[in-house]
Amino acid sequence: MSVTVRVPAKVNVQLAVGGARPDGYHDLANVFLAVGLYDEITVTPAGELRVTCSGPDAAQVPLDRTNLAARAALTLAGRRGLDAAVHIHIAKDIPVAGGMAGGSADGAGALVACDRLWGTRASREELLDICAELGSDVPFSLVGGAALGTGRGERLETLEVGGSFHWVFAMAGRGLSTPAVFREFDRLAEGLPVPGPVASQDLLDALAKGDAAALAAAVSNDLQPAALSLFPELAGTLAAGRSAGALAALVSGSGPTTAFLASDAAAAERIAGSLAASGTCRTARVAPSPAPGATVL
Ligand SMILES: C[C@@](CO)(OP(=O)(O)O)[C@H](O)COP(=O)(O)OP(=O)(O)OC[C@H]1O[C@@H](n2ccc(N)nc2=O)[C@H](O)[C@@H]1O
Ligand SMILES: Nc1ncnc2c1ncn2[C@@H]1O[C@H](COP(=O)(O)OP(=O)(O)O)[C@@H](O)[C@H]1O
Repeated sequence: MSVTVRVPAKVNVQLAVGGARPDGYHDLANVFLAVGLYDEITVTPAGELRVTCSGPDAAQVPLDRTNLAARAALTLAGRRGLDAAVHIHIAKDIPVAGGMAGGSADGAGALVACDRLWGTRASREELLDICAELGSDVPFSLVGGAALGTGRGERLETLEVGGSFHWVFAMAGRGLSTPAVFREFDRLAEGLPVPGPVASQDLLDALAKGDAAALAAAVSNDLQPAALSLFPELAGTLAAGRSAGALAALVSGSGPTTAFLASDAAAAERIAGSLAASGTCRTARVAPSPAPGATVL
């Protein structure tokens, strides 16, 4: 018997970053939107814990116990006194180290899959608690849709979304490390006042109305200058998407994936074609939003 769970990627339509905290994290106002690019995680009983991965970026995924999917299985098994003897297979379509929470998706997916396989019937609260232990982005991968994340991004408040938004994502030729981007944010902010992070009301209203033009006017990412500082070529990708007709162009989370908001599905296809032909990215993919969270198939 196997259990397969499908989990979406995310884009941060607002990422407001406060000053560094004593624990090394940053307080955020993090407006997550789940998008229709998915990893699928399959768990099957096995003699011992084993992780395999397929997909174009599979070679960059660690297959040892540092893999977030393995950590999720070990954490749930540890809480229940079980042996985490499962084969976890990750069919990976979310770019690795791309700022789209692919590892977090795999952690949330493996947790839900093991809970179903082992019949542990953890409550939603316990699942969210384990997710927060695994990483700041993991709770959102579980819930999907749209949510405001506060604290280090793990405390979620569900947001209303009044329509579909059409996105194009340009994948870069290499990844960026999330801690390195936060460190660069701190370096760039040195000596300057860093205001407390606050969600934009205009942005929340645009999401609730399903108004793409209003959303485009309100998107922001405080990590973007840091990502561009570490990966200057991304400026060329952003410019290529804007000149192809994107309503908004921004770095997704800590990057280096860049995100482009389109007026409709046909415009998204055109922008993806222009970006792919521009030579400024590895590939370009379209994805609708919002997308559902971790779902057992
Ligand atoms: C930036 C964001 C935006 O959604 O996503 P990505 O771009 O990585 O996908 C997240 O905040 C990433 O969340 P996640 O990838 O789960 O990070 P974690 O494992 O919790 O933390 C990794 C490291 O990032 C830094 N970090 C993370 C979250 C936060 N609020 N403040 C931080 O300073 C810390 O250096 C931490 O040690
Ligand atoms: N299941 C996983 N899939 C991808 N990366 C993982 C996974 N588990 C751990 N990692 C590690 O997490 C790092 C960040 O990966 P990822 O979650 O894809 O990016 P991001 O944090 O930018 O959204 C990777 O470089 C890799 O070393």
